[in-house]
Amino acid sequence: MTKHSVAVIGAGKLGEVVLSGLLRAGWPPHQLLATTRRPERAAELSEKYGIRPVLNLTAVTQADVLAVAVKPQDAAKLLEDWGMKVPPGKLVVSLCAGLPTSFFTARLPGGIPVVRVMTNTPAFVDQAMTVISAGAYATEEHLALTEEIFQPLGATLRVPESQQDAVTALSGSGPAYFYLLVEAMIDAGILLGLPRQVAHELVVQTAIGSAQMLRDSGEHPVKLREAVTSPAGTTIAAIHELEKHGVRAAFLTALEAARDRASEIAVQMAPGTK
Ligand SMILES: NC(=O)C1=CN([C@@H]2O[C@H](COP(=O)(O)OP(=O)(O)OC[C@H]3O[C@@H](n4cnc5c(N)ncnc54)[C@H](OP(=O)(O)O)[C@@H]3O)[C@@H](O)[C@H]2O)C=CC1
Ligand SMILES: O=C(O)[C@@H]1CCC=N1
Repeated sequence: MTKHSVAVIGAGKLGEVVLSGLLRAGWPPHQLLATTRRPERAAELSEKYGIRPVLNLTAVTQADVLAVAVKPQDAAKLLEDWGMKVPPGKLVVSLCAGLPTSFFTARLPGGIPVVRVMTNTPAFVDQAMTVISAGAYATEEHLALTEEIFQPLGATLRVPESQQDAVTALSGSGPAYFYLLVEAMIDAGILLGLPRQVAHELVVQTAIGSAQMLRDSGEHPVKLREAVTSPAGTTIAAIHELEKHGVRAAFLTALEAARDRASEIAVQMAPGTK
């Protein structure tokens, strides 16, 4: 087990996902710290996971890895409070969508390494997609340490930081698109007269089975879809409607919008640092 302690600074929805994953991976609770804004949130985390809620400055002093998981809009204020007090030897890991590592570097003492991470909520079931990029001063050692932290939560991948806004649009926000699809298919089941519970079970199991086939078969999705689509059959009748409604194009423009929103966050929060 690693000797490094990790503080999640801003342990909200995503921070909790990370903390719970590290605990499941066998990280000792005494090596995990969490900070929040509201004391009642800190108490909830402490009761649920037995981890130590601390003040931001205590986390910054005591932990080796500072994982920042506040909303991007809260990051500047947060760093104003303790950024320049980060002692040498710490690693700052940003989980914030949109914010470039330069946003952090500009608010930290010189030489503090920053790694940008985009993970996603399936970390709750150890199936996250975590994508890692080095910022200034981050060496192979820092990237490897970040991988060590996120590997138990699912898959990890390294990309250049310039790709992180696209990554955010694809895998960071990605679970929401799948949930929306599941929601819509369940509604369709209701429309077709199935009981809600039956529709729910059918769609969820179909989603799980399809995801597992995609991963385990290694086949291209087109090939898997073709195998379901019989000539003059039911599937092509549905696909015809989806294409008529521009679902494919809608995905392209939707993800472009998500990517653009990530870039916009950077401009709004960190003008001139992109
Ligand atoms: N949710 C997701 O699926 C994903 C989120 N992200 C990124 O993760 C980050 C967090 O998102 P999410 O978890 O959804 O947001 P939440 O609002 O759930 O969590 C943010 C947390 O930050 C805490 N906080 C804010 N200011 C401070 C402060 N000054 N000191 C200590 N704690 C503070 C809040 O505390 P309190 O609760 O007490 O107010 C809250 O718990 C964002 O930057 C987002 O872009 C990235 C990938 C996926
Ligand atoms: O919606 C958001 O901004 C965050 C980032 C990726 C997923 N959720």
